Formats: sequence, structure tokens, C-alpha cells
Amino acid sequence: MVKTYRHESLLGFFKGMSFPIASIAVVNSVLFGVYSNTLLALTATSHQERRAQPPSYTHVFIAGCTGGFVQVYCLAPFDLIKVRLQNQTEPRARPGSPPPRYRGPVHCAVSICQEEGPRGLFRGAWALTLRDTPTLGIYFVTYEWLCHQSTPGGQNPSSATVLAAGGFAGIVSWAVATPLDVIKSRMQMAGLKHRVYRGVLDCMASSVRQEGLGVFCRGLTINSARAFPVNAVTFLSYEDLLRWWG
Ligand SMILES: C[N+](C)(C)CCCC[C@H](N)C(=O)O
Repeated sequence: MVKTYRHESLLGFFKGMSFPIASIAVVNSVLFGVYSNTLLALTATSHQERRAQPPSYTHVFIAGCTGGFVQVYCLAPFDLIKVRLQNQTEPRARPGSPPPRYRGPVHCAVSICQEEGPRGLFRGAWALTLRDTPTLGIYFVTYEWLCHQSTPGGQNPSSATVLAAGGFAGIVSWAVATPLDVIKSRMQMAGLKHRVYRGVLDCMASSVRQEGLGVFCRGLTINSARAFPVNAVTFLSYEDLLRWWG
């Protein structure tokens, strides 16, 4: 934090923010929509009926994995652009200094298309699929399990329960996802640095060779600290919106 602040001022912390904001609504509605509809197909119970007739954790896991798998294809290009902009650590343009490589998200998207082809926008998508498919299954199972543990049978969980269960579900799924998150980000940066990884396994092997096993925990603390508030609010919004509109 201190280094980022000194080098790039307060603005450095907001690098690559506009694209995630534009994409988060789309990505989350695909995730939660596919999750809920898969659960409906598997158990024939709507969201409102699920408290009285809770689905099995296997069904919750399968529905979560399906949602995770589908949302990756919306998330991949936005996530790539975010990673590329966040890794651009030059100080803000000063007179005389060379301009940054990417001037903003749109310029970044256009440059990637020109330099790496339109498929370049999906660089690292396979690693993202491996990261998100099982970990979003775990995310929904953790959430449902925690709600179930702290709510008397058949009742809706209180807002406090939803906030806590959502927050912990975020931490657990990020803890499991962090090793593949590290690999995913390295593969997304590879096109820029002209480093060639032959695939996910090659990227894992070369990262471990150079930096040891600790490389898989990079960013774990910050991911978890961020995960609690973000996912607490996500689940509270999801539950409340469905209650109001359902
Ligand atoms: C699966 N994985 C752990 C990567 C993400 C799970 C939580 C997703 C949420 N939108 C967030 O940004 O925290």
C-alpha cells in the first residue's frame, strides 16, 4: 500500500476500476441467474420454496459450478483488461515522460485485439474456468450451509446471518481459488511480456521453480480481506431483491 501510494498517489488504488464496475452487474446476474435456474431444473423448487424444502448440497454444488462455468465467458475479457491496467505501474503521465502503454480500458481492449487478435481478449480464460468452476460450487455450498446452521428450520435467514454467511463464503472460496488466481493473472500478462507458457501446468511449474510453493499464496490476505465485505453485500442484495420482486 505504501509503495503504491508513494509511486502512484491515491489514484493508483483505483487503477482498472471502470471496467469491473461496468461488468460486475452483468457477471453477477449471469452467475446468480444460472445458479438459481440450474437449481430449479435439478430440484423443481423455486427460490421462495427453497427454505421449506432445502436442496441437497450436491445439487447446490452442481448449480454453483454451472453458474461459475458460464459466467467465466462474460468475465474473461473484463478481467484481462483489469489485470493489464493494474499491472501498468508507471506514475501518472508527467510532461516529457513516455505515455503509458494503455491509455484506458477501451484503448487497452483495442490494443489487445490489434496486437494479439480478438482471441487475445480471452487469454487466460481456461485458467479462469479452472479457478471459478469448482470454487463457485464451494461458494454457494458454504453460504447455504452457514445459513442452514444459524437459522431455525424452514425460516428465512436474518439479514445479519446473510451478511456473515455471504462474507465467509467469499473468504472460503477465495482461499481455495487463490493458487489458480495467481496462475491466471500470470497467463493474462504473458501476451504483454512476450513470455510463452505452454499452458496452465507449464505456468504452474515455472512459477514454482522460480519462486517456490509460496507463490500459490500470493494475494491471499488481501483477497480474503476484500472478499468478506464484497460477498456479504452481494448475498444480502441477492436475497433482498428476490424477496421484493419474487
Ligand atoms: C470464485 N472466486 C473465489 C474467484 C470468486 C467468488 C466470489 C465472486 C465475487 N464476485 C467476488 O468478487 O468476490
